[in-house]
Amino acid sequence: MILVFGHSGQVATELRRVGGVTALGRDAFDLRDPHSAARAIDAHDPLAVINAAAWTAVDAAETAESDALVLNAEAPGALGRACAARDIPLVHVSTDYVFDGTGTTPWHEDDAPAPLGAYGRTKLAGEHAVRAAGGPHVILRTSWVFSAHGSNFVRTMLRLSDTRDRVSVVADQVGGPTPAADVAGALLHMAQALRDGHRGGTYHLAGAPHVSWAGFAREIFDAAGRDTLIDEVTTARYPTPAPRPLNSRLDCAAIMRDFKIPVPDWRAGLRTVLKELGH
Ligand SMILES: NC(=O)C1=CN([C@@H]2O[C@H](COP(=O)(O)OP(=O)(O)OC[C@H]3O[C@@H](n4cnc5c(N)ncnc54)[C@H](OP(=O)(O)O)[C@@H]3O)[C@@H](O)[C@H]2O)C=CC1
Ligand SMILES: Cc1cn([C@H]2C[C@H](O)[C@@H](COP(=O)(O)OP(=O)(O)O[C@H]3O[C@@H](C)C(=O)[C@@H](O)[C@H]3O)O2)c(=O)[nH]c1=O
Repeated sequence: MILVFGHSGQVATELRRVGGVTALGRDAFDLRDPHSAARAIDAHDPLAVINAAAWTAVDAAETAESDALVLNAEAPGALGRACAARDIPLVHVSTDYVFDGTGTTPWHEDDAPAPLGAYGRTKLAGEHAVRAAGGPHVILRTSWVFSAHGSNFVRTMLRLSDTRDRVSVVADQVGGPTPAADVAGALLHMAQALRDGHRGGTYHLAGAPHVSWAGFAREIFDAAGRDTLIDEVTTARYPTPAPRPLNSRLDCAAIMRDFKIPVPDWRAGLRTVLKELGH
């Protein structure tokens, strides 16, 4: 059995759908309690652990960085040490927001991270903590995750289009929307590979083709049959508490090479999610 930290989040929900996992919600453990992870692992004696729990509120992290740090860095560190002490493989999820977004070429796993905001800083600290724990692990960086549940851009756009004729969306941030179901599939595959002796490491998985948030919104409205207009704006014209990277493209060659995990086409994933939402 694979033990999942997280239950109702986007990725945790898709992991539960695949099956073969025990997923723990915050009623069963508290990321803020450093002993909670070890207790849960000992209670379940899993073959591998997937950490799908995190602070994901990007703007709110700007004014609560120490709280986000506990969830995104200290907790994964404790989880990593608990797994390492028991020689249990850990698969942990990280983000494109560890990069500063300069340039236009996709980020390689070895490129130097330089987060722009608090969320990215805390997620990068989580990566360091998982590596420092010294156990068998994979860190999977993904981006722009969406699904039929939880908080994500697809659901936000559909909600806005319920009440508005037009929305302003940034057109100069470019990346890869990624269906949570594909993230879940990759996490499970990688957990099994670690069990089978794969040496692990840091990998990227993001949907293709690259698109801007405005382009993504266009596809969402087209696929959902909405005629909501999109005013394309620059990041400078759409101020948010947290700065976001302009270039969120992730190079996904390594995960294909080492795990045979293909890059998902997010447009197919979008159609599946919209169908699930009744569109
Ligand atoms: N969303 C995105 O666009 C992206 C996400 N990621 C990363 O992917 C991973 C999964 O993200 P996603 O599924 O979208 O996240 P969600 O925001 O959908 O879910 C967050 C999860 O964290 C859990 N959680 C939050 N606080 C606590 C706490 N105090 N104690 C225990 N559990 C807690 C929630 O628990 P509960 O189940 O009880 O509600 C929930 O399962 C995260 O590491 C995130 O950083 C990476 C790139 C993009
Ligand atoms: C709602 C909205 C957002 N935007 C912009 C703001 C931002 O630049 C971009 C995305 O906004 P959101 O707040 O929906 O998404 P955001 O929370 O930035 O999404 C991020 O979440 C974390 C967890 C990650 O790890 C990232 O990969 C990424 O998915 O779109 C608009 O231009 N118009 C709008 O109406």
